[in-house]
Amino acid sequence: MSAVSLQTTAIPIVDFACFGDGTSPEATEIGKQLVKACREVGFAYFRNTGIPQAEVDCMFEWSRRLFSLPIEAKLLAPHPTEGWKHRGYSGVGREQISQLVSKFDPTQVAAIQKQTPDFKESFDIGRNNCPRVSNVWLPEQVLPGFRDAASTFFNTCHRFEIEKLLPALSLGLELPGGGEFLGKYHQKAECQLRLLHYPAAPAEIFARGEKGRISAHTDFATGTILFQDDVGGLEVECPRGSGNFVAASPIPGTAVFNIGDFLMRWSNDTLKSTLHRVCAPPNDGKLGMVKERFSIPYFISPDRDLLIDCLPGCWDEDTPKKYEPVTAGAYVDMRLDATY
Ligand SMILES: O=C(O)CCC(=O)C(=O)O
Ligand SMILES: [Fe+2]
Repeated sequence: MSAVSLQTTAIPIVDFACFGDGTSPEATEIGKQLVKACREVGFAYFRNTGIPQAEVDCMFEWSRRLFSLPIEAKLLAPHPTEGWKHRGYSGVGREQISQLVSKFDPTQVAAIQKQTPDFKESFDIGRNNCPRVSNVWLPEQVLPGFRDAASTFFNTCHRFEIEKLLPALSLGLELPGGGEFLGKYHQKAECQLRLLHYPAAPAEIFARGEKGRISAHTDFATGTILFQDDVGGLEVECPRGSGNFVAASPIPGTAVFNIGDFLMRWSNDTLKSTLHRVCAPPNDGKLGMVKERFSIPYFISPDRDLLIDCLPGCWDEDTPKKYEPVTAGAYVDMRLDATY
């Protein structure tokens, strides 16, 4: 494992303050900055998204309350056994995200899942009234108000995705239709909001490699917006392919964004899906215990049934299409089944 540099400057900051309704030259400029970050690093910090900080803080507070419940209460909303139905509560060690080198074949997945378990618990939420997969909620009296708060936060993230993020990416990539191109493929909010809790633990079990927080992986779909608390531990491979990881340290008032494998494929590998991992935060070892950490990723997925071919402008005679068209559903299911 290479040394981790503490610099955060390798990950650019994109400021959405002047994005407005996406029609101004400033909005196009923001899109260009975003696409540059996604081509070069695959990660960016976002500032001034318009997502109220109070709403983010409130969601962290709900997360804290949820994970403090006794395990019997949390298990009243169990994650279904099917790997692709990402809803409800998963206990420590249940999921193992792995970066699989070649194909997603079951033998390889099983072998990797036997390795160091990810030391975390999670609660997954999707849009309400989804005909394909329903939310798995706790009985309302166990944590009154949680459903409403989580559903509202899901909708807030989706609004930012549709009104700013996807228009900015579309503008930056100069896709046909101005800022509207990518949004048309994300109308159904097939996304996933995940509350994550990494419990406190003795530093030595991390040092001995018995446990990890999240091992190095890439995300599957279009991209991820991640809210993190102030503990730290998220690291991003930079430069890509170097094996060197830099800390994506918490910057107050920002969210971290990264491109997923599906958008990398869709863009003919123009935008980069970059390895990242969560380690024990720096400096904590001295105290004997690694602090608990909370984070909230919002995973953006395209509408499942649309056939997706290489994005316009990402291929030509000199740079042919590398991949066959595929539906987002088929691609994402294959990846989700491999992690659970
Ligand atoms: O908790 C974090 O900071 C990162 C989580 C992550 O990478 C994931 O859930 O895919
Ligand atoms: Fe991730």
